[in-house]
Amino acid sequence: MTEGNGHEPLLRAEGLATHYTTADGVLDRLLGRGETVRAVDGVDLEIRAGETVGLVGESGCGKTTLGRTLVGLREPTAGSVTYRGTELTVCDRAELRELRSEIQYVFQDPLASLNPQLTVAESIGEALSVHDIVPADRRTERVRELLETVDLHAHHATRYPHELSGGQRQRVGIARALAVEPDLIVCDEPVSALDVSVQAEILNLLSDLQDRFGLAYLLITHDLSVVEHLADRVAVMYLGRLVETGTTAEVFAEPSHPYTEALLSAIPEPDPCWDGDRIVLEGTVPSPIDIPAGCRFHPRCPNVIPPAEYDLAVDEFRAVLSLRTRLSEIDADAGLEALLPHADDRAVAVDPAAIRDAHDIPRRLSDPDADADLEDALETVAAGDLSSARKLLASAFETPCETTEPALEPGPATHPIACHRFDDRFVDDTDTDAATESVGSTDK
Ligand SMILES: Nc1ncnc2c1ncn2[C@@H]1O[C@H](COP(=O)(O)OP(=O)(O)OP(=O)(O)O)[C@@H](O)[C@H]1O
Repeated sequence: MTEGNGHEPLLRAEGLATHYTTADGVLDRLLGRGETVRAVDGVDLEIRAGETVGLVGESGCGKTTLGRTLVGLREPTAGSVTYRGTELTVCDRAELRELRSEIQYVFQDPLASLNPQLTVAESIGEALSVHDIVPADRRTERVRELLETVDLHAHHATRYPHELSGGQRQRVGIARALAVEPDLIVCDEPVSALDVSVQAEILNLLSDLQDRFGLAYLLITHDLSVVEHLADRVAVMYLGRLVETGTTAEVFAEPSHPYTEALLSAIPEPDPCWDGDRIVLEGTVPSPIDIPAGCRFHPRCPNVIPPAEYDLAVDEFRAVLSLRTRLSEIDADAGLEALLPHADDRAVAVDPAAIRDAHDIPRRLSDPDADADLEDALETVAAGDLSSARKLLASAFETPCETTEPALEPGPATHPIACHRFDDRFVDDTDTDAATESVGSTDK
């Protein structure tokens, strides 16, 4: 995310990757057992002083892992994090401790993040003493000031977390973060565990604190409407990578990546001016253990690019690709009925027509050559030879989106996106115009 006003960023991540292993214990790890979970898988991101960057994406896209890696709570597998010009990944412990006080983390669930054995004053006081922020004899006074700063009263100082409401606990979490006078706070779903009635209060508090102390925020959320109101810039994350970045105004006015478009279309109370349809994505985010080749989003993308050799509408190709995905998922022993998702369909024979109907594939594709290739594959399926059918479909219906991974580059609306639809190596000019029109049609 390097667009903007040219100031040196407060924090910069380059090529950042954080992988987990599913190996259970040291022995498994030594023996190389277990699989690699590529939760964050090559992220470039900048956060400047005093700004709010909204990090959005569905559950499981890697937002929390990225946030925790940026503040040093997790060690990156690759890449670097630079804070005010100092690379955190090569700092020694003492330097890290110092720098960490400048970057704080506010957790989603304040009850889980506060020590239940400590009173509010002890929790905040602990943060003050760990980083030696104020002399011991001034701590009580400083705790009281911090409580006032987050709109709590002095009498809250003696309470334990379980004696507070969710909103009050989150205020304590914020006071703890503020105690060390940070420049940047990573707020990880700061209001999603709270009642709707208190969400706005906490968001307003965050906004006031930013004005007062010049704080920068990385605001992690799955809620686009929060980002629309609070963020200066947005980074959209999908399966470990950023797929679109830009100012909030740019991204909301001209979402260019089909994933962003789908997320924006799902905002519960869209702007009255919104004239786009709701885009419902198929399935959920795939496992970061088995990341799809090429564009990671292609198995769910409503605008996936059809093979150049056919003249297919995107909806037709989308349906064929979904059948391909379904075929690759079903177990050979599951029986062909597994291809017919609705129980009602299962009364009929599993023939090519029934498979087409069950997957919303037209009885005849608009391109006769494509239709003949599909029919061959469907007859092979109906004959029970799933392995050959998979191969036939994979070779006849390969999309450029599965062969090459798109880079995050300026798109049609000039802010960066990672999508082949605007790359003339993958689509001809007429397709690009059509793609741009289709994106523009959901603009607000
Ligand atoms: N400690 C861990 N070990 C193995 N896998 C993990 C671990 N923590 C997270 N993951 C996996 O990494 C991926 C990214 O998780 P992460 O929590 O960063 O995503 P997220 O976008 O923040 O999702 P959510 O909003 O649900 O928290 C997920 O598939 C998750 O299951």
